[in-house]
Amino acid sequence: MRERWAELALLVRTAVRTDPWRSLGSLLEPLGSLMFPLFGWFLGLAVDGLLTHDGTRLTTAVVGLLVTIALRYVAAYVGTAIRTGLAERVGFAFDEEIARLAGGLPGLAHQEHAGYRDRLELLRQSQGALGQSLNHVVATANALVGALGTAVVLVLVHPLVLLLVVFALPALPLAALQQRGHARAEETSAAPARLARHLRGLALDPRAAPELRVFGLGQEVLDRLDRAWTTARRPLHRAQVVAFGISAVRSVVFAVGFGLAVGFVLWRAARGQAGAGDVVTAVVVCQQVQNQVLGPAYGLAGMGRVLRAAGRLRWLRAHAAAVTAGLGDRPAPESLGEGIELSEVSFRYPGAGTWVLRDVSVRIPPGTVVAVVGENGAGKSTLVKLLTRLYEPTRGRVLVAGTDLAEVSPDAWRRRVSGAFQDFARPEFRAAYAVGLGDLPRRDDDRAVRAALARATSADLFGALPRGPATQLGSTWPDGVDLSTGQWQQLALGRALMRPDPLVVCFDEPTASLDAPTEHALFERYAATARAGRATGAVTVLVSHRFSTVRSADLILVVDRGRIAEAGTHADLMRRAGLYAELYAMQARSHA
Ligand SMILES: Nc1ncnc2c1ncn2[C@@H]1O[C@H](COP(=O)(O)OP(=O)(O)OP(=O)(O)O)[C@@H](O)[C@H]1O
Repeated sequence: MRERWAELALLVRTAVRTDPWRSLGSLLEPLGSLMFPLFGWFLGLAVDGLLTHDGTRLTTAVVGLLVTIALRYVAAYVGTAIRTGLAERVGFAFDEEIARLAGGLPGLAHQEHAGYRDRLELLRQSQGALGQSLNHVVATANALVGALGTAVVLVLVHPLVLLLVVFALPALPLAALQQRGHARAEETSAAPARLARHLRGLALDPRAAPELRVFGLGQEVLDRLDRAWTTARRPLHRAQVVAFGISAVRSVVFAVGFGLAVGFVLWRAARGQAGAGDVVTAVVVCQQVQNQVLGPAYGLAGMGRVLRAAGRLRWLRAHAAAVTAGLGDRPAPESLGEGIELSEVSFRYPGAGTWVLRDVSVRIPPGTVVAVVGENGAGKSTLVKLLTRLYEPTRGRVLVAGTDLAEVSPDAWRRRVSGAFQDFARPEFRAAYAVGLGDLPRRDDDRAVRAALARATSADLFGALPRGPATQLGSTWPDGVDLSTGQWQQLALGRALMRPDPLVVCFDEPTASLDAPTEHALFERYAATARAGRATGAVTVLVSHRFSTVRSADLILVVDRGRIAEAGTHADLMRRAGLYAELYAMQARSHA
């Protein structure tokens, strides 16, 4: 229960913070709800006034009726307009917070947890519900205020009529039952719904289209999509059927109570103990009992959904706080000093059982160009992810200039790291901006952008685009053009070379779309400037399967099933005649 109050407080606080005046204005609607029972009461008074020819009563009743009608409509229209505007603003505030929290988490480790993804998926789905949260809060307040007014009027007719409430009360636990069933169904269907969304994305993804066609996978994906949707919908459908049954029981029970209440007042009127006005008031107001006692139940059911969504937002807040809590806050070193040292580093992906890196210990002197080689799945990219701090080592330490990287703020470290990766982004902006993103403070600096592209040996890329650096990328935009994979890759390399003073620059096979001589030329040139010019002792890490590129590195690390099997220069490793020499010879033979 305390949780529910905390969730409600979160909604109200967010609304008041977002727009205090509209929040105040949204109280108009509950005030309007009070007019329902008052209307019934004045109607009864009017009937009595008519039958007894009592002019004062009749006049009071008519004025009362006019005032309640006017107030009800003014409160409803003005209040609704205020509330709708507020709900929209609150929705934006929640959407922004969710995007900021989810997007701002450092590293990628949290994304490996299926639980995180499922909850985030539910949160994403309930973003609309959070936006509408105010509607539910106000609707519940309306119903509660209306119910209170109704109770007062019923007591005025006869206190026993209030017993009608007893027939409406089962609505409360029944609504809670419906709510729980729906919540359970939502949780059960989260994983298959996520799978279905993934499959739908795959079916529509232009990048997957060639493989889907070549392998004839279209129908297979559609079949799986169909199965996933069916699995996701089944628990929700079942919950709906149960909810329908529960609603039917609720209505029948209330109908019995309604008949008894009105019958009781009629019986009293027949015996001269009540007036005709009481009968009219009872009929009108007893109908409202159905709305206004069931109203809070429905309101609470709706609130339950909203509060669950608010609960998920609280979870995301707590999760973000927990993820960032243990992270260091020291600034990144100015220069690499004695270089980078991996000390007995072992790593396994969150939730996975197998060690991907095991007891890796290696020292990388400052200013070094390091090449990482090894077979597919050996752990090369994982090594890069630890250096760029997309993940934290499971055991062991990464020391930069003698400082444990875990103590450095991830943001501060990332500002001094740059890289281009196998899976590079394809940001659909203007071409120059897509490169400038690599160093946000200089994103619009044309000279810096061109210099970065030149370092990526792609100085002529803009010349090949219809509007040069101003070309809009992405064919779905007006005047937008699509690029070849190689051109996207050139932009990614340009981005990687934007930062003026990185401490680590990682290239994780970002040149797979370039031919071997171009890749070789690119890294020769880049490595020469990296070695010559950097006062910071920056380290360049290059993952490549091409030995023609790798051989000129200062240090070659050969990764084999998660361990550093060999380390040294090309000459050292060839002399050693171990794994490197074997892989090198194999590649040389295949190119011969
Ligand atoms: N996000 C992940 N979650 C779980 N396991 C992963 C994840 N990413 C990689 N792995 C596993 O870690 C191992 C090492 O992967 P890694 O990408 O580091 O290899 P690699 O040497 O770079 O391979 P390649 O040359 O094919 O790119 C592989 O067995 C892979 O299946």
